[in-house]
Amino acid sequence: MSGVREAQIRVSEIFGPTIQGEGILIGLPTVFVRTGGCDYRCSWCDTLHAVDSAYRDQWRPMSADEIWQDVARLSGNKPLTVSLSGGNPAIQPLGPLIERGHREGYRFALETQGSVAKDWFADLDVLVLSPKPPSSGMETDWDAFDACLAMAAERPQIALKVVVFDDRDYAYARAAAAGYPDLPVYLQPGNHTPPPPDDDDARVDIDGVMDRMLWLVDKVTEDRWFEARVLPQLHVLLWGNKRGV
Ligand SMILES: C[S@@+](CC[C@H](N)C(=O)[O-])C[C@H]1O[C@@H](n2cnc3c(N)ncnc32)[C@H](O)[C@@H]1O
Ligand SMILES: Nc1nc2[nH]cc(C(=O)O)c2c(=O)[nH]1
Ligand code: SF4
Ligand SMILES: [Mg+2]
Repeated sequence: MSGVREAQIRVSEIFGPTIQGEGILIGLPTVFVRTGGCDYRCSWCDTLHAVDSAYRDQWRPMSADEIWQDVARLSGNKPLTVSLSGGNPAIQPLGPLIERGHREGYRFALETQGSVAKDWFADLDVLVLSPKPPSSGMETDWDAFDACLAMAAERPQIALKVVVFDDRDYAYARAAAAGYPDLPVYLQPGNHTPPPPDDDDARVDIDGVMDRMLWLVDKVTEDRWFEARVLPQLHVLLWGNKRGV
């Protein structure tokens, strides 16, 4: 290492191995690195403990090297896919961590809403872009989203994942998918019972989420939207709103 101090990364939690519960990598064993802080504040965010600055005393500034030690220990030094999530991990300096892990044979997948583009997106193995539908209360900046795609260039595998709560969200997902016909699209039924940030054991209305999942399946089949993949949050089915799984 040179004497230059590496930029610190704000970390909310590091956990695993568990399985990736969502989208294109569903079912794949993974270690999560969840960063703290987000430029959005979705009405139904299920990870407010990594978003709300009231919880920033639980976030720890760590160097890429310190994070790497945790990932290596949790994975028993056996290479796997590391999932970078948050908060918005795109607002953190994650390039050196990705570089370090790649040297050891690990892969990296990033989940972001597509509001902030970074040049290190091109170093990822998988980029999951999850633009936020109307029910979130957020407005999508499609120029910023396009900048994320441009940064990723041809390198990582890219997927679109849209959370759907209602008909307006579904229409948004259809329009987003139509705008990016080359991206595989994943639809995820919204969890209307996300945990309050200090109660990660709060009950989930699984029946309600499953009803929304069935409604979504009906929508895509009735519309003959045969490119869409409809998937639940598998970790929520297995462990409810529990944190660190
Ligand atoms: C917590 S976010 C963190 C990464 C990034 N900020 C983002 O939103 O993509 C990870 C994923 O969880 C999804 N998500 C958050 N709250 C949810 C909820 N209540 N129901 C279903 N999915 C949710 C987000 O849309 C995103 O796809
Ligand atoms: N198992 C598991 N899968 C996930 N997929 C996305 C998650 C997230 O919170 O970003 C998540 C999570 O927290 N746990
Ligand atoms: S963008 Fe992601 S982390 Fe940020 S508030 Fe929305 S769902 Fe939560
Ligand atoms: Mg989550």
